[in-house]
Amino acid sequence: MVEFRFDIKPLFPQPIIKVASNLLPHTFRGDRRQCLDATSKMSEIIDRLGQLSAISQGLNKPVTTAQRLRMSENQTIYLLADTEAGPNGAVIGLLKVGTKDLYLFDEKGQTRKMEQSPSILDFYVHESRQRAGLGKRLFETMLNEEQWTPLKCSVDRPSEKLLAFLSKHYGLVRTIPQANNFVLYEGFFSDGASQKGSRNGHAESPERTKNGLHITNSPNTHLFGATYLGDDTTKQKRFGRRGSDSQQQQQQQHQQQQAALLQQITQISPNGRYGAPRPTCSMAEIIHAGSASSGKGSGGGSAESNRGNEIAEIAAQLQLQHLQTVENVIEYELEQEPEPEPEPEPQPEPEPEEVITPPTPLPKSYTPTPPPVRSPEAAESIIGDNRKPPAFQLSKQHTGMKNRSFGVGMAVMPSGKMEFNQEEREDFGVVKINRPLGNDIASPVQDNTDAMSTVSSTGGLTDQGYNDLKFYHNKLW
Ligand SMILES: CC(=O)SCCNC(=O)CCNC(=O)[C@H](O)C(C)(C)COP(=O)(O)OP(=O)(O)OC[C@H]1O[C@@H](n2cnc3c(N)ncnc32)[C@H](O)[C@@H]1OP(=O)(O)O
Repeated sequence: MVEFRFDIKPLFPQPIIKVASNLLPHTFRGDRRQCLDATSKMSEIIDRLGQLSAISQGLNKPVTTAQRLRMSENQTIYLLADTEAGPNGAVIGLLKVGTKDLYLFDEKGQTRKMEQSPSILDFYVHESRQRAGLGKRLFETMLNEEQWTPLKCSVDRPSEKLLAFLSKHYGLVRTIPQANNFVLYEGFFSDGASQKGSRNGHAESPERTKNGLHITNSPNTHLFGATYLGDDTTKQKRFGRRGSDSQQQQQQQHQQQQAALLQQITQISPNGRYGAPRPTCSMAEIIHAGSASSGKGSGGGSAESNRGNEIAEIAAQLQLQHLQTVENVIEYELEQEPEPEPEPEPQPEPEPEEVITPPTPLPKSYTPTPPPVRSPEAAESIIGDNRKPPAFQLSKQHTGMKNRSFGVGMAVMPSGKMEFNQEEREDFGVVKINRPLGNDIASPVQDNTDAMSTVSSTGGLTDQGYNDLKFYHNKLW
């Protein structure tokens, strides 16, 4: 049983009360202050019961909250209490119902738009009181109040327990398969739906256009396109001239119209039982930039919009997979392909005595492109003994393999007067060049400069070339 810190009895003058969007019991009478107090307590009750219901059904988010009820226009919550339990009484059951505009398949598989169709949205009896007839009592009260019949109710993703409940108490067994998560039973579309189903609910005949196209904003339309139902005259014509050119033309015309009409289909934002609790796909959210989020958190919902959301998620996942594949291919190619020879670039001011020989291809050891990934051992061979190799395996993020720039590599082309040296540690990335010869440090071991700036002046070229120096010095590489 669900007990509260406050006395629930004033809120429950009778065991079952009805609460609408004003968050007050339908029996409530009081002044403004009492009204605020009652609203706050009722919110707490609804939130607690909604949470327990979600836990009981294995949902990661409650379908029923006070906030949702407050925002809804056509939802009602029935609450069952045991005012005798404990000092403050206890609330033991919740049933949320509402009317929804749904696109549903009938027994023949045709889509029907059901406006203001009665729906069972959330149903919960506390575990300690289940299978004692309380659920039936709550349900019956609701049917009476709403003037609904069980057969005309759609049920939003019913649990096994609820299916058993409906089977046992109302003989509802044979369902009509749907593309969404609502369950309906055979007889749902039978005559008199508008009278017997609900005060408001009524079945509409499938929408037709002049051309016999059955097109709705429905799940099967989203999935399979508009259905051509045809009309009698069209059928006669079609069967009379089977295989003729005019028939083909007619079909083409229909296809064009179908495509044009499909473009007019609008998506409704996702909400409802399936819209709310499901974990979101981050890619879908990024791609749709919040357009899908508009419906989140609202209590109502239509199933076809959820279908649209699922399709969007699948598309997003495919897109993500595609991007990953492309990235892998690029990575693979970078690793596999031989180092491209750099385009020779003119030296800005060549030294007279210096012999620069572009466009002759450069020796491999001078290739300004760093190796893709450097192992700590390789790094150790370049730096002195007192240097620590990078503590981690360098990834392309550090080596900048994706941003290779050959032109810049030429700037560190060795020449007779060019060397890299650094006597003391300077700011990261600062490299002194053209230091007069003979001023070099005797041993790299004595040098405390940053890792790669210690290449000795005696050539300084490791088998890795100067490139190592370059890209270790500048993180941007
Ligand atoms: C749209 C939705 O809300 S879907 C979610 C439905 N809610 C849940 O699954 C939450 C957990 N379940 C419950 O809260 C309750 O079991 C309810 C609301 C479904 C039914 O309330 P109860 O007070 O148990 O119903 P009541 O006592 O009137 O009827 C009992 C019948 O319900 C069905 N039922 C109830 N509990 C169970 C159960 N644990 N396992 C199988 N069937 C069950 C059975 O048909 C049972 O008849 P039986 O005992 O002869 O087998």
